[in-house]
Amino acid sequence: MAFWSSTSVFTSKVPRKILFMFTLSLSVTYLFYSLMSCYNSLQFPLQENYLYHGRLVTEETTFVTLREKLYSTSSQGYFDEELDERTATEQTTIVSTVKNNAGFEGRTAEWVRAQAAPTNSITAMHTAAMEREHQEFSTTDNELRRVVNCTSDYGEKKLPQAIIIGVKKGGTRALLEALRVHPDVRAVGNEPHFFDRNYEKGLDWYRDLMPSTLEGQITMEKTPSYFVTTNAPKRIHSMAKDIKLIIVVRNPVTRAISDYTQTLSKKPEIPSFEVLAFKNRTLGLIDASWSALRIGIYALHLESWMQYFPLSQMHFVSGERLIVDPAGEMAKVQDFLGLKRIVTDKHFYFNKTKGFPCLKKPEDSSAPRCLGKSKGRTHPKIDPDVIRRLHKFYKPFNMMFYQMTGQNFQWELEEGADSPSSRD
Ligand SMILES: Nc1ncnc2c1ncn2[C@@H]1O[C@H](COP(=O)(O)OS(=O)(=O)O)[C@@H](OP(=O)(O)O)[C@H]1O
Repeated sequence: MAFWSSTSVFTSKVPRKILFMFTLSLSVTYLFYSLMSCYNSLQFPLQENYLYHGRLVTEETTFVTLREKLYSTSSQGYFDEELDERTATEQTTIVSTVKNNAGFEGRTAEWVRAQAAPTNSITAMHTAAMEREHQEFSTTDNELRRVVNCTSDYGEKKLPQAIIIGVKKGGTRALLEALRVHPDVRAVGNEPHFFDRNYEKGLDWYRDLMPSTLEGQITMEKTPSYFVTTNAPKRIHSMAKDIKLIIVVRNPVTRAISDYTQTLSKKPEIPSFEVLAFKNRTLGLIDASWSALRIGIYALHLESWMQYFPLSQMHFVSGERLIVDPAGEMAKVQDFLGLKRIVTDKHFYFNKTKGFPCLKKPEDSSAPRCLGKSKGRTHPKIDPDVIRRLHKFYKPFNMMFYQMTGQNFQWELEEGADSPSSRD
């Protein structure tokens, strides 16, 4: 009663107009907060519903945005470049490859066989270093699952229809990241190493690593060590005869130095490139059994693939052109994969600090991004005489490779030039 009576005293004393304004402002404030809380509680479910039902939306732009959102979480860890840096466990030996290559340049093969003779202590030391590196940078099941678990459940997991099989240090990461910008490409970020290290785990394990795809999307992966793995062609063929294979190749001399630079960054105590490259430097005997050099004998490795796959199922990307003209190389790759040419020069810009082309808008981000610091490393300066000898060593193999692929990569023109390998 007292309250009501005091209220009536209050109302009688305060002008009606002010009271009205006061009540109105209170109502407006109340209305505003009600709407805000309602909006906040609706906002998340609205987006969820939108994403969920989004597949029915036909507008191209909306669908692309939607797909980006759907998969935006699936790429965590992709740029953890350290996970990608692992040494190939090439099971190939030159001798066994040469044995299988009945018709292939007997003379040069013999020569390589002679080069690939017994290991000396340096090679053994190097092998041990490589082995350690292998262990440190192997993708563990947990790492792979961490990436895959982030993958959305939309669509269906499929075995890859296209694989980037090589070559190590060729530019495989740059290619995969550019391809992943394409809305019809979905790729696993880490290297699964299924056909070389994890084959016994079975195809279901492999499929489970893949991201889910919607109809019309291509599933891809990249593991550069497949190119030099003896069993890989047969194993991949038994999985899918019609698979498309992409090989990024680079001047084998520069590739070898890049490979060495990577090992050196982990194991600064390893001998110099010049020491590892020779069995006997005075005699000029090159150690072709050193994996950094062996990987670059592309013609020998390609032979094994050609026993299982026609050339029409293989596409060779020039690692050099991928740097100077990424859009040009991407156009050819998209054609090969039967994709619309969506990744074009609009997607790249040249980053002066990095010294490489970078993506304006990578798959999992709207911000421009370059590859990590382990891509595009500064190479140590190598004795020009050693570089010259290596060019000479690779020349016949390169010629053979050009013949086999029907493409001239013009690595001989780089001979004597100030190749990127000598930048410092
Ligand atoms: N856009 C862009 N950004 C950075 N780096 C680029 C790019 N395009 C090609 N490259 C070259 O890729 C080389 C690394 O090759 P890979 O990705 O195949 O290496 S790995 O085998 O996966 O470790 C890497 O070799 P290094 O320069 O020796 O580090 C680069 O020369």
